[in-house]
Amino acid sequence: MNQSMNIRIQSPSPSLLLPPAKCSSRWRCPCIRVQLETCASSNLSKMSLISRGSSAWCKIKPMFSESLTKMYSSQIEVLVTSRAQEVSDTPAVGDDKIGVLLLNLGGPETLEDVQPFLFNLFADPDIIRLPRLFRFLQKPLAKFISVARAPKSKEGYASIGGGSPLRQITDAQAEELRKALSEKNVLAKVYVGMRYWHPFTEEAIEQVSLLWVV
Ligand SMILES: C=CC1=C(C)c2cc3[nH]c(cc4nc(cc5[nH]c(cc1n2)c(C)c5CCC(=O)O)C(CCC(=O)O)=C4C)c(C)c3C=C
Ligand SMILES: [Fe+2]
Repeated sequence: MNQSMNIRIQSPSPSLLLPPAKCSSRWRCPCIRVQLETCASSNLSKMSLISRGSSAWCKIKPMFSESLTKMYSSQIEVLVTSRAQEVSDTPAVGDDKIGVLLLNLGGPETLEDVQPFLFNLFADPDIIRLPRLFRFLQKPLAKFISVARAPKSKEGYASIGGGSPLRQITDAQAEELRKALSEKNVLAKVYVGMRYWHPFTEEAIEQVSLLWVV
């Protein structure tokens, strides 16, 4: 079932936070069903959550496509490194709602997560690319490798405390970013989305979209 929802991300000073948009551009992520639009006229960035319920996780290249990376990194960079500019006492964003999404890959949090995590990893054609003719083998192969490798991987994770530290580290980064923004009078909510394990990018996008639900 398709769900359609429009989220408008508006920067406090659009010319500051968004890259100069020479012409309207549109970028669509095939996996998380997100569409980002920049409009030259209004300098607004629009993000649309086009549908939900996808089980196939996205290709890393489109996920970090040049346009998206530029769009997000320039927003974050300018906010965090705006030392050269005068920092005003008044909230920089007024009533606007700002959501920042940090993307990472994810890792198994418990030993039970190891095999399904490995399945997600190897089911991604950006990790194991089969010739087109053999694409139908992607999931069976992922299942086979993940089951075969899981015992050895579990030993490794057991030796570092029973799971990957990636989520904790990324959550800590998110909190530090939120604080850094808040010190600059930018009240933003910072979310974390992972490609291969919880919280999946799609879940995070749904969380971000709740910011706009009144
Ligand atoms: C042939 C095996 C593997 C290939 C190829 C591979 C490529 C690859 N992996 C990542 C990202 C991650 N891998 C992680 C864990 C992990 N990866 C493999 C194997 C291959 N990865 C295994 C067996 C494991 C489990 C741990 C282990 O047993 O060593 C993780 C999780 C890290 C964590 O913090 O837990 C990530 C992330 C990429 C991006 C990639 C190719 C581009
Ligand atoms: Fe790996």
